[in-house]
Amino acid sequence: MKRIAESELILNSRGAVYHLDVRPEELADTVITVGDPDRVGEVSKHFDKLESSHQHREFVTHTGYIGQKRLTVVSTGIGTDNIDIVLNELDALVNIDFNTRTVKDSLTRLKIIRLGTSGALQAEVGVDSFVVSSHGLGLDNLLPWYEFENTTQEKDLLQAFHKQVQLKNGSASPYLIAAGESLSAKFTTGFHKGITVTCPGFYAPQGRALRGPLSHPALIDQLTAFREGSDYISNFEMETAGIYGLSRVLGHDGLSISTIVANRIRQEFSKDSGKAVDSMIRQSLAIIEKL
Ligand SMILES: O=P(O)(O)O[C@H]1O[C@H](CO)[C@@H](O)[C@H]1O
Ligand SMILES: O=c1cc[nH]c(=O)[nH]1
Repeated sequence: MKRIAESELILNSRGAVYHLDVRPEELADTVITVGDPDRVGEVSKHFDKLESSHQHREFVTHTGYIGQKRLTVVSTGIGTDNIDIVLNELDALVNIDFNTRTVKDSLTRLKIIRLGTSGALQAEVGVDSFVVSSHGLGLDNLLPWYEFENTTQEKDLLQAFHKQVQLKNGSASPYLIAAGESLSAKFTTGFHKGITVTCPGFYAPQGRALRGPLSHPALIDQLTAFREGSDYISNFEMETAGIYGLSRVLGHDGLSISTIVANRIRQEFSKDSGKAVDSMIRQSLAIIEKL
């Protein structure tokens, strides 16, 4: 079995993985990811018992229990460049033996569930509502750096996207990955379900013009109008497609749930996003603790 060198899998002085500063025994098999480091405590305050707590840079990790269910919650910060770091390090924690630096014979399939915030692209997906992402559609550039397989359904949906949404050459190489079906089936009542577009920025890549002129002024209209059978684009944010993509590459089950804080069609922003996010956390934890 090939030994992974010190420069490739970097461990710190306490034997913890480089960016997360977490050791294998400090991670649960069910992992909740959030963007905002302050949201980690907002999730773990619902734990019955907190077992460990670590922070390095923007990566805060709490592991504990709700009843018998062991859970980890980790912050990713903003963007899919951070998702590359977090997903690879979570995977290394369960699937690489840190003593021998070799891939384990028996691999662990993590459940990775994002609890994020997002902007809606449909008038009827209102602020303070929740969206479960049926697919992550990446306009960022992470997944093309990995080898991955698409299903026929994913290929057809991506082809429809290319036909309906005109992106200028060189701006993006869109990719599309479906949610883990077994996880997504548990989140139905009280959740919209639609395609989530993951963008490489918050302003121009999400059609926001403050002072910088937009190279794609029709982006929001085209994303909102997209239809392929019953599939439509409900929202956009900055992490989901990376999580779905790397979960596919590494053999984990990924799911992304978002609280809608902005509705870009109605041009509205939540009046109390903290309360709405807390409600998403409570509703989601009630399901996650039974997984
Ligand atoms: O609230 P989080 O989980 O960070 O998610 C959203 O908020 C950030 C932008 O404000 C991006 O990370 C976006 O994906
Ligand atoms: O509009 C929004 C709101 C939250 N997060 C985003 O990425 N975009």
